[in-house]
Amino acid sequence: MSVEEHKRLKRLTASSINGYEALSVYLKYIEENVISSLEKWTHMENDYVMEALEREYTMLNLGLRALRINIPGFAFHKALKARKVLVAIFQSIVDKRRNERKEKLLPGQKAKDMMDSLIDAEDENERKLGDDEIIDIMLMYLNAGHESSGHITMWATYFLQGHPKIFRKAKEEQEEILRRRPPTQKGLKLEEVRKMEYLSKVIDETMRLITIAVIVFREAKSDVNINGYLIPKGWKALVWFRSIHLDPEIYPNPKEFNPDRWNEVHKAGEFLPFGVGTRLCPGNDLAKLEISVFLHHFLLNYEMEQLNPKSPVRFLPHTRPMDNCLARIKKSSVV
Ligand code: HEM
Repeated sequence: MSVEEHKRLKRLTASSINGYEALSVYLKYIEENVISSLEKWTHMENDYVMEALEREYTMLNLGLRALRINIPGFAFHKALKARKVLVAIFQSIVDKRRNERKEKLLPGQKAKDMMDSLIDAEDENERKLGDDEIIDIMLMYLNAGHESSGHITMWATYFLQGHPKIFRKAKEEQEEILRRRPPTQKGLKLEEVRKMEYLSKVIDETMRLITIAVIVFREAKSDVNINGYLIPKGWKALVWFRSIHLDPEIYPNPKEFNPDRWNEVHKAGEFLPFGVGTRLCPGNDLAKLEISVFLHHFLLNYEMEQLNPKSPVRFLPHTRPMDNCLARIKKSSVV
């Protein structure tokens, strides 16, 4: 994809998941999903549709990092098959949306979410995106967005549960939000999420310690000199974020989970969980919103009991407990 095409698609898609209006639209869906999922988990109920989708994403993801061997049994082959299943699911969603819009959307009415923006988008020659292009973009967004936020949510829950003092402090902040809420208000407001200062530090600390996006790749467009090292034009460079996030000179005692280290402001370049530059993650605000909403409800009403608390952790391709953090979610015993 050309640089120009990347810029155009990013502009088009990023606006539908950024800013007050867009995030307010998503907040309602996120909260409904969080509440119903937490409730289901306490009864050990599963959402089979979501689980089936999750299986396909996982296959796709594993194949992205595998050798391109398209023979049955190999990860790449399984990923291609998973992609076909996902494309079929997404095609039915795009069809449904196009039909709904025919019936409901009045001429000139503003687009609502990313799919609407993609359906409406036109280039300078008035060419619209085809279904295959829309599906490609949706798949890319879901792939980029679901595992990263899911892992950080899981780790934040894990750290909170393992640090009772931090848990209590974070819970008090959430209780304060409820106390200040007008009795008639139903559900979270974006203003409330923005007041979750301590929770935001918990999330930043989780993202620092876990650094879910381990690396990004770049190419030097010209000779670059960094601290006396020359990266010649055309060389591929690999940015290893963990070396920044676990640098003891920037973060003393870097392996300690300590949200209070965020009481100090850090310099530019010292915290890059969402990358940097033109490729900066467009889902950064949405991701923090999703994680905050989950932790709000978790802290207020639930506890997590790991089934294998001593499970070893593996660090590649992502930091995760070897048992995938098998746990029981229970209603909290102390109210
Ligand atoms: C905690 C959650 C997340 C983390 C840590 C994360 C991190 C990152 C990082 C490091 C990059 C690469 C930036 C670079 O190359 O410099 C990236 C790219 C991207 N992320 Fe995220 N992300 C998260 C959630 C999301 C969400 C929720 C979405 C969308 C719904 C999303 C969509 C994307 C997309 C589309 C790109 C590619 C951007 C481009 O190439 O211009 N991410 N993300």
